[in-house]
Amino acid sequence: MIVGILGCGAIANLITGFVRDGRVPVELGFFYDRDLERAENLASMVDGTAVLDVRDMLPEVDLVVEAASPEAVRELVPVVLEAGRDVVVMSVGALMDPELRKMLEETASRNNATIHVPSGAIVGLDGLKAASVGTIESVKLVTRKPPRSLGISMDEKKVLYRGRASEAVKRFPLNINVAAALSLACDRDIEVEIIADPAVDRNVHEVTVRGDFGEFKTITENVRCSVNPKTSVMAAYSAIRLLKSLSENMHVGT
Ligand SMILES: NC(=O)C1=CN([C@@H]2O[C@H](COP(=O)(O)OP(=O)(O)OC[C@H]3O[C@@H](n4cnc5c(N)ncnc54)[C@H](O)[C@@H]3O)[C@@H](O)[C@H]2O)C=CC1
Ligand SMILES: O=C([O-])CC(=O)C(=O)O
Repeated sequence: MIVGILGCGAIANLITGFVRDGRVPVELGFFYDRDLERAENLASMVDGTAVLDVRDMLPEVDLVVEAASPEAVRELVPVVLEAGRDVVVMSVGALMDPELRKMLEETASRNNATIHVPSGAIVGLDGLKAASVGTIESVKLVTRKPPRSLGISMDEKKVLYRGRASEAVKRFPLNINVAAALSLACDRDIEVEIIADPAVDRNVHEVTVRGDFGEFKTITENVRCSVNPKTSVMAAYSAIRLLKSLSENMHVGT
């Protein structure tokens, strides 16, 4: 499988390192970033090609990994799907816009392409998807991050947001992909709390789900990427694992 990268930041860096080390059975052929130097840096790690426009890679690739921004999901992912190429979307928050999601799903269906959304920086999506076959009573996410991960500075712990995922995504677009993935997995606008906490040095996500299956709680204490502390290493690992899964004949987990 030949893969192209759209957005050459923290997540793309980790993916490229794994491919370079022979730990993912895909060929990373093409790199696009609006900052050409970033694309060239990653391309040089795997003997790939940096392109000036995402369209330039489409005739050559089977799949594009979007690891850029919600704006890239709106503007460039439709172009990729229109060319019949599969996409891995990391900027999941963008998919909370129902009109955009519908348009992308229709474009994918029309062009026989697939949109993959990895579990990202949390654990528990497998259980949530299974639970949603029955009746779900409540889904709550509490995200606790060092202020720096939220792009602010403060000395005291503070609840920045309490409300629904659809609203959180508008106020914290680069920090709430996890809430979006949970909402999409169970098709409901989940409860979200975002806390800036100077006492933690990890991105911590607590998910509590109640339903007719019983109850589960997951806590993920994520190490942050050195390139971008807003982003957890686990998010990149989930994309790497998904790329491996796509070349396997047995799929484990929902
Ligand atoms: N699904 C999840 O659980 C997670 C998702 N994310 C999301 O994944 C995305 C990537 O994260 P990182 O690698 O940490 O970001 P980053 O900020 O380190 O890198 C993003 C790169 O994409 C480029 N870029 C952004 N918009 C672009 C556009 N429209 N066209 C071309 N290039 C563009 C930037 O120049 C930058 O080099 C972000 O949207 C982030 O919010 C991050 C963490 C967890
Ligand atoms: O922990 C992370 O990597 C980022 C995060 O909270 C999100 O995007 O929802």
